[in-house]
Amino acid sequence: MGEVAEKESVTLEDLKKKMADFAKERNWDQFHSPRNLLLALVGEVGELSEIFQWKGEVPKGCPDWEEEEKVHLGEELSDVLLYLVRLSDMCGVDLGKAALRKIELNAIKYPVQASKGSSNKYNNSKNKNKEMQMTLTEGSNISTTESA
Ligand SMILES: Nc1ccn([C@H]2C[C@H](O)[C@@H](COP(=O)(O)OP(=O)(O)OP(=O)(O)O)O2)c(=O)n1
Repeated sequence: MGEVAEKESVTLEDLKKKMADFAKERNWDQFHSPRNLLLALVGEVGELSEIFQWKGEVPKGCPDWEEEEKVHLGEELSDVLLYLVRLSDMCGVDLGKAALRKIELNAIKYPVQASKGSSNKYNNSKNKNKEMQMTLTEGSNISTTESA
């Protein structure tokens, strides 16, 4: 186990560095192209889906699952995360920053007063009056206009 695995909290930056070291030590940078990583990521999403396949609805917390199954779930979730982190790195995207910005955008698209208790898509006709038309300007500036 490396020092990161023993830390209480792990950052995306830690995972990015770990994956970079892992690939470099094995001379695998040559295989970690954006397209290869995307395909690997999708494959792992498939493996994650297999765990849930045919189970029907699963209660939050997966209370009835065997410990072994939970460990397996953690492994597949990790594979997805690790390939996503590596893909972002190989595409020159700061995933943490991009995700924080996306959360801001989501909050603009789904204002609390219009969305509370409703899972309707933001452009659903029921929400038309409150629909936010978003204009993304260069960089991280976000401007919004509300339609009549
Ligand atoms: N070229 C590769 C191959 C593997 N990995 C890393 C990232 C994933 O976390 C994990 C994936 O390994 P496997 O392809 O062996 O897939 P699984 O761990 O899911 O094993 P299996 O396919 O036997 O279920 O290893 C990687 O970074 N680059």
